[in-house]
Amino acid sequence: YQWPSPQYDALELTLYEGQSPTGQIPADVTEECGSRVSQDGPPIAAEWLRLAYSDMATHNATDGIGGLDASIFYEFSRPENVGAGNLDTLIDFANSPTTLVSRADIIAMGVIWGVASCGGPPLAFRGGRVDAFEAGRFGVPQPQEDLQTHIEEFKLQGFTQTEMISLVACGHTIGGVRNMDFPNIVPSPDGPNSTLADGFDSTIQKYDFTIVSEYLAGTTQDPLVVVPNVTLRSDLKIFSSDGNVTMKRYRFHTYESMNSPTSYIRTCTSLLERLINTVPSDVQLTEEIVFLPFKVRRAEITVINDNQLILHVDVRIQWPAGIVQNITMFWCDRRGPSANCADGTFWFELGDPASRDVVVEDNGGAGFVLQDTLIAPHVAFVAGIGAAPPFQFEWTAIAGVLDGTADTVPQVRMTDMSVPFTSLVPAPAPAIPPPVNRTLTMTLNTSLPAVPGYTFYTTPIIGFESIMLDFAVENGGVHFELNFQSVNDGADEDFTLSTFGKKALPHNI
Ligand code: HEM
Repeated sequence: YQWPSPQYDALELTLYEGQSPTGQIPADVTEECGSRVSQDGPPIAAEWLRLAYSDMATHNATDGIGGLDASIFYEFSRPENVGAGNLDTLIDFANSPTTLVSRADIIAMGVIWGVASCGGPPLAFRGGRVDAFEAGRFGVPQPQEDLQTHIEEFKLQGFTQTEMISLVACGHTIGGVRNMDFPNIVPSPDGPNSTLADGFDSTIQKYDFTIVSEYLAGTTQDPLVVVPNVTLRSDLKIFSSDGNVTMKRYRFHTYESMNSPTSYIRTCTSLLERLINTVPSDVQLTEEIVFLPFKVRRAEITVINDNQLILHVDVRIQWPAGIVQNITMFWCDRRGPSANCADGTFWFELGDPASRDVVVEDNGGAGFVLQDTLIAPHVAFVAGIGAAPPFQFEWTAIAGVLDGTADTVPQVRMTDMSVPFTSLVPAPAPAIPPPVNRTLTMTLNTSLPAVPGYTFYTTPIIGFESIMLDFAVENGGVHFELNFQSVNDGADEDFTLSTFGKKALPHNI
């Protein structure tokens, strides 16, 4: 890893901080394995896991088409995707994707956040999934199908019969079956359309081995095992399809073992990682995204107090609790003792400068280098637009160009990945628009206060919430970019065009 790695940086931020660069905080929704329905009801995490499986389940290992590609969002009206949890999941994730973190990546992260929030294992994450913007093939298993059909379906998804048994047990450990979705499996004493759910095991908010232990003990209440209509007992058909060998097996060294808490978790870790990594064969996933103990989250040359140019850097540092550390930042500019900039634009020393234990963070020796041709990305909120939904918003995007820059005025590429609220109405299923891409040429804006050495340009930006902006300018054939600027990340709060420049700098550590 070396900074800047825009895709890695964005995936890492979204995965580990649970917050997308557009200011959405999707991971919080599943905090403490919470439920939407009631305090001890089926958890939101279960809805996210089921949706991820249903999205992946249409993968065809023979021709490599389909997989975890977010096509599920266009497939809700199919009988194989019955489930109130699906639309709720779409709403949870609607405005979190960005140009560098796809809808399908968010679905995969949902499995990781959800499983972890219910006490399950940490799962490795790789990014780079590519979204489909239309429905794909059919193929999500349904309870009434016969065993042979299930075996064929899982084989197409890339799983053997043994793996099918384990994967179903790895899914049906949180959540359950709802009356409103499957009244033929879960009848409700309260009448039709009840949110009442029967859990797969007695610990529906815990990602644990209980699904297996209760099945083997004969005490299970899993509706897909005990429903009176034997045709609908898909879990029973699957779990017992090899004479219960897989469910009973305990072999410490294999990933097929299910019959102990630790071997269950080990098997499920491996299978759930395969689930989220089952993507169309032409999609290349990134390396594993690991947490960065030292991260430059944002670095920019920008403007404060109308006319002062500053270098603004946000860093995130991990260090053991209770230990006091100093961080010293060094930087160079066009003047002063470090004017040659041989060590990069900025770098850091961590630790107690008085002692010898100083760690230098200099981007692996390269220094953190910032160009100063195109600077000061600001996005100023202007107003909400429209009297009725879907509401849009207007912002003004601002960038400064170094005087003497030869060729063109800057341009902004705007990508809006939002799912407007009105498109979520399921009639018969939500119609989610594909991302909006627009390239806007900025115009000279002399009404902004002068900042010596720079000329400023602006352009209006109109859209919904999940907007990312990529600024670019050419100078003598060289291309300069300021990428992945959000209109909505909270960084420019309280900033309007009339008070050009950020007012206060967060500098507390
Ligand atoms: C033959 C294969 C499968 C069948 C027939 C099946 C069927 C079902 C059914 C009927 C429900 C109830 C949904 C509702 O009431 O809204 C359900 C829920 C669920 N399924 Fe499966 N499933 C299968 C495989 C899997 C797999 C492989 C996973 C994940 C690894 C999984 C994860 C879940 C989860 C987490 C829920 C709970 C959802 C909630 O509580 O909101 N399922 N499944």
